[in-house]
Amino acid sequence: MLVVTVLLLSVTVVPDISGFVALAADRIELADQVAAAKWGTGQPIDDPPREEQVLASVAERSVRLGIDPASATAVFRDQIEASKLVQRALFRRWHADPGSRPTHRPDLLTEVRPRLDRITEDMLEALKAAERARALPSCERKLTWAAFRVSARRDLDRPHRAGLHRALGSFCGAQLVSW
Ligand SMILES: O=C(O)C(=O)C[C@]1(C(=O)O)C=C[C@@H](O)C=C1
Repeated sequence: MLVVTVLLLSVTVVPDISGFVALAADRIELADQVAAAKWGTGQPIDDPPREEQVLASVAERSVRLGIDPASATAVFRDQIEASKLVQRALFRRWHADPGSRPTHRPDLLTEVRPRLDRITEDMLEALKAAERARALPSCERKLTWAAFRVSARRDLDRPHRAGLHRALGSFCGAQLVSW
């Protein structure tokens, strides 16, 4: 019975929703590289001018793609807050446990932000593809299931699961059920 239920649930996961969730998880995992780039440099986790730049570019691209810029901007505010949540958790971990600290410092400007920018482009395409699914009453259930599956498949730890949860907060325009 459980197997049948799981199979049925997996076929009802709209690919557009799971595609977006996979990209949100990619962004969450990339927060490790963002944090490693900043760790030990004195550069703060919060960078308000960069946030404004990301959101302005999202608004502009949304108009070009024909998706609602206000809704897309809200979704990306969530991505940024989620990234900061994970970065703060990692900084706390690295402070407490020197053995867990990163051994390599990637370059934020030339390595990490270009990767974030590529994910942003893909996420906007995924948002467009998911436009209809986002408006359906089934959105939250499918989103929750897709998030649960990606967390399990990638074996995300607590801070990254919390980050993913935060990242999906306004995808359906309502609160996501905890999993
Ligand atoms: O680019 C950075 O410095 C990041 O930390 C990433 C990011 C984002 O998620 O886009 C998150 C927090 C900062 O305030 C700015 C941007």
